[in-house]
Amino acid sequence: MEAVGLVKRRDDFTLGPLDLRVPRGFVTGMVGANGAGKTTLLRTLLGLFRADAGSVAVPPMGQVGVAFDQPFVLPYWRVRDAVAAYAAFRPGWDQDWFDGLLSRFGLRADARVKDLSRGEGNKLMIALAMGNHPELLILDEPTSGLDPAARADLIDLLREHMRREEASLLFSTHITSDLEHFADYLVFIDRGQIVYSGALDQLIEDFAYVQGALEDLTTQNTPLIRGLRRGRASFDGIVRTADSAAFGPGIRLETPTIEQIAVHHERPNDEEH
Ligand SMILES: Nc1ncnc2c1ncn2[C@@H]1O[C@H](COP(=O)(O)OP(=O)(O)OP(=O)(O)O)[C@@H](O)[C@H]1O
Repeated sequence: MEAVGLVKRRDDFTLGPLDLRVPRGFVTGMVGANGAGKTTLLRTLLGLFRADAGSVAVPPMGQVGVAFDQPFVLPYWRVRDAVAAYAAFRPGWDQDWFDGLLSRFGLRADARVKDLSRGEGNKLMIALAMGNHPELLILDEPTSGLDPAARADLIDLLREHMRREEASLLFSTHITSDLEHFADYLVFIDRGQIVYSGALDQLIEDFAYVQGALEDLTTQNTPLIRGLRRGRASFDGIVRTADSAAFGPGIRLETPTIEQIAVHHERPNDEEH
């Protein structure tokens, strides 16, 4: 899937202009603060929102499985009715595989959609999205509302899905640990703009998490720290690996987690204390 020069305006909010490429056969994770534009981007890529500018190339819609956090099935339907209605429009629907997903997710076919918990509703949407082995799976916050065991099981399931064929996955998440050891590429959105798009390993190599004592901060190294937070005696933040040499031996530089990069990237430097 590829977007070029994409723009979507929603009242005061503008997404883009942005370019995005979702590589075939890989897992691409999307992160960004609340309101950064992740859902808007996913919906615009799918043509559910009309773009104000730019173009998008997507696989044929029958080959794209989509799950958003708002269930689109009617609340008073039973799960099995929702499935029957949905499957009719999905070329290559695999009922045995889908039934296996329902039982793996602990969902009953005779349950009413309105009686499902938020996590169960999410699982139903994901099972529907995966029911015809789509080439491209697009999931908006698939792990939100899932308990830790269910989250781990969903990631395992998505791994299995990815091992098959040339499947591709694009998903947004606030749970950055979902991405570690799972996503190949990362798209980082900040206020409607893509601020990083590339290999996850590269991002982690490009940045370091820095921690030290306040007296180690100098006028030279302070401007290099992003999301600087000063405590009573210590500070932390992230820096570009290329700038590591500016920090003395008393300062600890560590491989960052995605959470640390996201948190410090979005936080303005704390210059007050
Ligand atoms: N119906 C709407 N009309 C106008 N603006 C909207 C509408 N829905 C959302 N927005 C605005 O669009 C911006 C992006 O919202 P979006 O839902 O894409 O963010 P998000 O990154 O998915 O956030 P979250 O992580 O909270 O789900 C927000 O600033 C929001 O206020």
